[in-house]
Amino acid sequence: MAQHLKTFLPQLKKSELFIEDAFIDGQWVKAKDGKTFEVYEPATEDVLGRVANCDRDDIKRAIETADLGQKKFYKSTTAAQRGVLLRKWYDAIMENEEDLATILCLENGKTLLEARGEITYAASYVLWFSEEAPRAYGETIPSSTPNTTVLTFKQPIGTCGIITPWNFPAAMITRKIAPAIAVGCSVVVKPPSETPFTALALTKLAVDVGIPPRTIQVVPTRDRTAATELATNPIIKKLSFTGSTGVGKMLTQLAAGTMKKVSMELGGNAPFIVFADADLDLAADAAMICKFRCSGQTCVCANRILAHKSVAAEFTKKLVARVAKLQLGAGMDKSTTIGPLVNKGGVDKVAAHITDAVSKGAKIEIGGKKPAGKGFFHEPTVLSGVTPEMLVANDETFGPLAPVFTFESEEEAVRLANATEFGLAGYFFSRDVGRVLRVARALEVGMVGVNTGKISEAALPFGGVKESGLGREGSMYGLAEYQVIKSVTIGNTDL
Ligand SMILES: NC(=O)c1ccc[n+]([C@@H]2O[C@H](COP(=O)([O-])OP(=O)(O)OC[C@H]3O[C@@H](n4cnc5c(N)ncnc54)[C@H](O)[C@@H]3O)[C@@H](O)[C@H]2O)c1
Ligand SMILES: O=CCCC(=O)O
Repeated sequence: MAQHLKTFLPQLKKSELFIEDAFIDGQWVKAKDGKTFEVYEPATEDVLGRVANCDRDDIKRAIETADLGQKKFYKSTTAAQRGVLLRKWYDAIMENEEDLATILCLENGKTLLEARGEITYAASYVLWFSEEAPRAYGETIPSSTPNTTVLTFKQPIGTCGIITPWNFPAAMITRKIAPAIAVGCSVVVKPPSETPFTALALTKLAVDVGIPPRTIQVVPTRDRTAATELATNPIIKKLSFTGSTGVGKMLTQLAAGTMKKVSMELGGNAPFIVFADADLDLAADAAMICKFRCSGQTCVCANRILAHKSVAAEFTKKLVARVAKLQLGAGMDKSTTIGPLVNKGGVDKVAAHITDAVSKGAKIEIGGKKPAGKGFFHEPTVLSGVTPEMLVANDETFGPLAPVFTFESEEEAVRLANATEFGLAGYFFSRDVGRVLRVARALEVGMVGVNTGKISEAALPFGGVKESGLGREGSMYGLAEYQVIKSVTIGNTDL
């Protein structure tokens, strides 16, 4: 056994869930040319494993197999049967929660507690779509032509390409695969190269419970050019991507070449507004969840904290007191409450945002440093005196940095909040009902949290506006992303 696995495998109850192969045509396989890439543990920088590095031919084969699989799958299952398969997958995920959480914690860096939370969250999408599967109703529409009936059928769009990021190695996968399977599509998944093991383990559980192997293909790769096959291959009818706005735009352009339907869940720059009438303790507690979840590497994390000037000092003091209690360390360590970032690039970006802000007049209230030693750690940091000229105002930090801006009026708060090309999530704290409705309407985002920093759940239509993307995942709208509506006109019904 390779050296790198020795310390890791004994931590799992089912070591067979740790897989380094691709899954193509129902088989766990090496890449065609035998190449692999290394995956690192962010807390130690050690190699966790070496995964099949699929090339374009591997991905093409997976797409062709998935296409054959999709046609058979849709013909041979009812919606209710697909719901039952998903329910079995949900049960298997929950039965193996601890192993999945361990794999996720080691490869992503988030704390074991957060990793368990993510597995439960990921499973909730599978449960949700197991229940939505039999409810893909069509319609009967009154026709304007005499003796005519118009019907709609909701049919699977076909074979789907799925590309996901490393920050939620489980939930971003299940949020896409579950609705696709529910409606009778097949999927070819390119998991994130930083965190492929969770996706591979979830796939094993899916096929073990009876989801037909040809409906799910998983092609890990570090070759980004090869991965674009999922955006260009004409067999793929839908591309669902979660990741950065730059890559999302590039893939959307490629997908346009064959007019694929796309879902794009992209970057954010969430405002978190604390009005003068807010409950400041509630707002500070919520900011901790909203800002420091997954070490600040969440697309819906607060990126800019805007506090009314009359409460900014008091709110900042409360936030700093809470940040002071965070324990930075390896996710597997029980005392840790905030883990490392995923890689060195993530640490460097936080440091660059702090350096830039301080050079332009911001003050470090707590944190501010990269600890010495191994691991991609950065201290959780709060900055005060932050202004719109600083990098952090416009760029998603994606790390444990809470910059506090100030404002003087509701109008100014909304203007500052909307002064970004992103429009994913926004949060605000107020006890004034009129303001709650006004500001919720005025924020240019897809999701608003009012008096809460936690919005994510399977029932929520998840997605953004502006350059944060297209489409909605989860919720009653999630199935439609993987369906086409076919209208059927039946004429001469008096015959
Ligand atoms: N809106 C959402 O739901 C959501 C959720 C999670 C993360 N995100 C966003 O994702 C970003 C962080 O994730 P990331 O750094 O992994 O993003 P990323 O765009 O670099 O990577 C996302 C995925 O795309 C792949 N990829 C990267 N370049 C590619 C290329 N040229 N061709 C094909 N595939 C390519 C990556 O390997 C990965 O699997 C942040 O901006 C965050 O806000 C958005
Ligand atoms: O990072 C983005 C997704 C996180 C979530 O679903 O709350």
